[in-house]
Amino acid sequence: MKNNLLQNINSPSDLRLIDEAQLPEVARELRNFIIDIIAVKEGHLGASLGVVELTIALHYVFDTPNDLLVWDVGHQAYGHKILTGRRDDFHTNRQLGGISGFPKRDESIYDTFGVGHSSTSISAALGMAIASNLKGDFEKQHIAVIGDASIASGMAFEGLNHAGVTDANLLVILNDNAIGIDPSVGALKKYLTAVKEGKNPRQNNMIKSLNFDYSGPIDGHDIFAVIKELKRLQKIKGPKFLHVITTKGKGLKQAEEDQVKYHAPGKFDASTGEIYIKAEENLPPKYQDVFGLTVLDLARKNEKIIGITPAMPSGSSLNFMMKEFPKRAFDVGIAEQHAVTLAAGMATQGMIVYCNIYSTFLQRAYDQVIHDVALQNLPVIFCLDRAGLVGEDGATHHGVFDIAYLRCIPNMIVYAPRNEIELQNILYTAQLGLKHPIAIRYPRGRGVIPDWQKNYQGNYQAIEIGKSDCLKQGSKIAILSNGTIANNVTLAIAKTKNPEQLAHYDFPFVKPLDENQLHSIFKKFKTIITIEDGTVIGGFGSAILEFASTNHYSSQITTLGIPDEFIQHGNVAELQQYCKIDVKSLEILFSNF
Ligand SMILES: Cc1ncc(C[n+]2csc(CCOP(=O)(O)OP(=O)(O)O)c2C)c(N)n1
Ligand SMILES: CC(=O)[C@@H](O)[C@H](O)COP(=O)(O)O
Ligand SMILES: [Mg+2]
Repeated sequence: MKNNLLQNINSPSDLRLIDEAQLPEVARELRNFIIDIIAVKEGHLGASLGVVELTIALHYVFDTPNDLLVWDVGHQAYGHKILTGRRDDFHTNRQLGGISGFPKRDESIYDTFGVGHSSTSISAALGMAIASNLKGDFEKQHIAVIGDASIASGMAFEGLNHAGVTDANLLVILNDNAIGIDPSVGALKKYLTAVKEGKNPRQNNMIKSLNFDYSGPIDGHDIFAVIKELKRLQKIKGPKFLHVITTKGKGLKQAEEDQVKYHAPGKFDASTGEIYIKAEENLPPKYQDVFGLTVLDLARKNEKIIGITPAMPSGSSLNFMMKEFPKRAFDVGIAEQHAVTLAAGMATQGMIVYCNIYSTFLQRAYDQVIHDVALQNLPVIFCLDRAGLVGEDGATHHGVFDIAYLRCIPNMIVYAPRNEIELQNILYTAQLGLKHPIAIRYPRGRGVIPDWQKNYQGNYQAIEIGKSDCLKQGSKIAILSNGTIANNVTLAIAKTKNPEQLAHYDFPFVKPLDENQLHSIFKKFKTIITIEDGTVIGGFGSAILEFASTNHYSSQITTLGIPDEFIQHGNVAELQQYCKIDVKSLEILFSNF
């Protein structure tokens, strides 16, 4: 019968009542439950399918939530959510008002640590383990589950390095499926492959040399083997490391065969696994593809151009350049800090480096941006994809802080294109020889020009640094926008009753600001509205307020953007509405001034 066992599991204590021999059936039901819902509601599929047996085994053996289980990244935690009381809510996953796609402390006591960004689990679990020791609890277990791509990141190494000299009751489980979102890269991946294939002499085990009790590799889909090993490790004190081999997408043939596509496949047919192909004709391009195709084209003409991505070749579309110029385009793994300083090193040697990092992930390399790039005024070209509200990934992934955190850094140029043409033109301009580093921020998803490829691609025009544009003249109110949110402003103005009163200026440069334009705006308008797809505090609007204050202008300024709170998950339209920067809210605001 369908979900015969799963429907009675409302918490791990229910799971623990089930006879071990029946656990493969629980795994089958859990896997099908995930597939059925993700096929319709979308989400991260492959990673969760790969850890079904491991998830069941962990909750079966350990006394969760008293024992503390930390998932790294958390995109693989769907099974964990379903077994820990969220089965009936799982259909709301990643939707507005629904459960989060990642573990979240205020969602469940079983979510011991909020995640979304990778490689934090070892440090967090170690912190918990040390705290337990200090509180005199020497029995509690602390478990970090981390993937092979995430463990190659600097932060994970920092955690291992510390844990190895403690007596903390920590179990690190390496879920090794040899892939991140794209295939894993680097020397550590080669080492892990050698260990799996038995080619690495056991005495050379690098984890053992860090003072961990190492076991494995074991088959992570053999639930009885995993349970047996976890029970053994449960009795051992101190830092332990279990190497588990799994297959990403396990149980859905297509997901096993095309693991990159099925990381987050969108809607698909649950019975056949076929992804529903959306009709792509006449749609504007994705901004990531405008980046990928433009950089490729520029690289063909300029051999100094280099591309760098930390672990997001498909997501950033740097994979176009990686395919044609494998020696000049690098996936460095989940290593944002390294990516930035690597770019800086290359820039000292005259290379023109496009360092593409999702806005949210650049947060991790803030010191490198300041200390290694800006302080030395190296003209690295930061391409910040997924800037602004990203939608269903939610609070951990919105790229809303970058304007504020970059604008305050001396030497930085901060730019946000309004559309595809501006994006390709600034990418072109950047390789003409800038004297400063530049951050180019653009959003997730598609642009606004369906015939971009036919009519504009490759027709480059240099952009004057610091220049703004008047998109529309008006008599009473000046609206100043930064980036693609300009398109909402244009639509909203067209819908108001009083469009002739509304002037619209596009300020793609948050830094340097077009001060000449600002002086004439402030002299003409008593009412000014700024709008951006970033935090109101410290962002573009703040820059305009500072300008007004410094120059003693008294116009009334309203700043619109992301408010002073973490924005949850939902689709972008819903979240823009929540932040009152959607077309309808703007129309109402403009009409009421
Ligand atoms: C700091 C950071 N950089 C990049 C990402 C994007 N990202 C999410 S999952 C993932 C791959 C993780 O691979 P792995 O650790 O092997 O886990 P698996 O997907 O195989 O379960 C990446 C690069 C992230 N979440 N955090
Ligand atoms: C889990 C994670 O961090 C990534 O999978 C992220 O969800 C990718 O986002 P995009 O879908 O915007 O590439
Ligand atoms: Mg992996």
